[in-house]
Amino acid sequence: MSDNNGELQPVEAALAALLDGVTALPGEAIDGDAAAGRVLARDVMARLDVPPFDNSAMDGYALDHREAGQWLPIVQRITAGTAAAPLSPGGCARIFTGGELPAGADCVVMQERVEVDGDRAWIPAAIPAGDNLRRRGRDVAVGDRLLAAGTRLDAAALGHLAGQGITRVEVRRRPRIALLSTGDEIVDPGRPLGPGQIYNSNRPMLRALLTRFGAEVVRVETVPDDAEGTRRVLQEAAETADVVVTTGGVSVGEEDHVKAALEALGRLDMWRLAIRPGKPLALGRLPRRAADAGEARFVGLPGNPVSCFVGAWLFLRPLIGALLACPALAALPRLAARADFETRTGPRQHYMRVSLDFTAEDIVARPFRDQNSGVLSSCVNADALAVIPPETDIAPGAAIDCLWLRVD
Ligand SMILES: Nc1nc2c(c(=O)[nH]1)N[C@H]1C(S)=C(S)[C@@H](COP(=O)(O)OP(=O)(O)OC[C@H]3O[C@@H](n4cnc5c(N)ncnc54)[C@H](O)[C@@H]3O)O[C@H]1N2
Ligand code: MOO
Repeated sequence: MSDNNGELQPVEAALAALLDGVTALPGEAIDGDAAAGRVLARDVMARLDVPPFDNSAMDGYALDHREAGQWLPIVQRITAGTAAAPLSPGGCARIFTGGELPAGADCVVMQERVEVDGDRAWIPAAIPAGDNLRRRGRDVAVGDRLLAAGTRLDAAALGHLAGQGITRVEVRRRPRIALLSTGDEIVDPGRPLGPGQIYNSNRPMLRALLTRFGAEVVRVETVPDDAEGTRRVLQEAAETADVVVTTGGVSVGEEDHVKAALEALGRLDMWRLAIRPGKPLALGRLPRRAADAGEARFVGLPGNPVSCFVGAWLFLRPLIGALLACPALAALPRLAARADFETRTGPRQHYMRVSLDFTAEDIVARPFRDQNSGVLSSCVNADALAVIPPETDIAPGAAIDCLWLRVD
């Protein structure tokens, strides 16, 4: 296949055009229980010390370390969840993990090191002050920034919120996506296939990716292969969606109506990128009908399933990241690997689907055997996209740059 058909735009310029002027979506208050995967709209400040009091890290005996090295009377028993009384001088307290350290004690000796005889305990000598304690505020102190705006709420962050007794959080509204499939040959799974038809594999794949990136698919539709129908569906989708995503119909065929519809209704910012797969990818904007209602962003993915997969990672994920003001979604983590293959690129930057072997010495990238943009097998369980710049020869063993796909 020839790429000799005019100037192709580099991926960086396309991404800059797509993100230009994107502002963060408004915040909304939701229950902490429902906040997994959502992105904080503002900083959360700590209102409690965690832990809220000095407590024991072990089951054992609490004492003043200066009293160590002798038999001490056991004068108190402190379980987790009860208040500790001040320690009588010269005594020690039986204490359990999480139990509040009594005033007058400054260390805990674990029970394995203590000999007990009735109501007294032998404490070994030379116990340092502070031993086996968890000091108040060690994890979080009142006034600390507990979690920063833009944090995606993972398991530990949800635990952190609950540790403060917080039940409501302000998160960004999820980006609303309209996912439109073009192509008369496309049939929804569950229906019989006619001659020349194929099932719609892009829709469930993209829906899963978009959900994983933190967006919400609010509309799915199959667009007929005609100019008028394409315009109507695109305009309707733009009224409710933040981002309108289409698949197929952006190339140069006579039945490819998406680009023309975009140009008629709004603005085409970029078309024809120096990437493989995904060359005919189209980026733009679709103004809403009402004068002050703003515009939806438009991402037209080529129909080939691998072009959709790669395009979603390269463009939809950062766009969603910008709408959520979430830095972790803005760029994929990169890692350096060693190619176990050879290849030569043309004018387009190649995004090869690879699995990665983490050996003791380095990371080895193994490409799926068939890198054609129609071969979706190449994406199943891909660990990374190996980025091979344009006009580059790669020999086995060469250092290559990979985009890591095993991210939230
Ligand atoms: N003369 C040229 N032909 C093509 C060029 C070119 O430069 N000159 N570019 C090729 C490249 S590269 C790509 S990528 C494709 C993209 O074309 P479209 O975006 O217009 O996509 P379609 O033609 O509608 O579909 C391409 C392919 O993908 C299948 N498809 C479409 N939708 C789905 C779906 N939802 N699920 C599964 N498969 C889907 C469709 O049946 C086609 O086989 O254009 C090349 N042609
Ligand atoms: O640009 Mo296309 O290589 O078939 O996705």
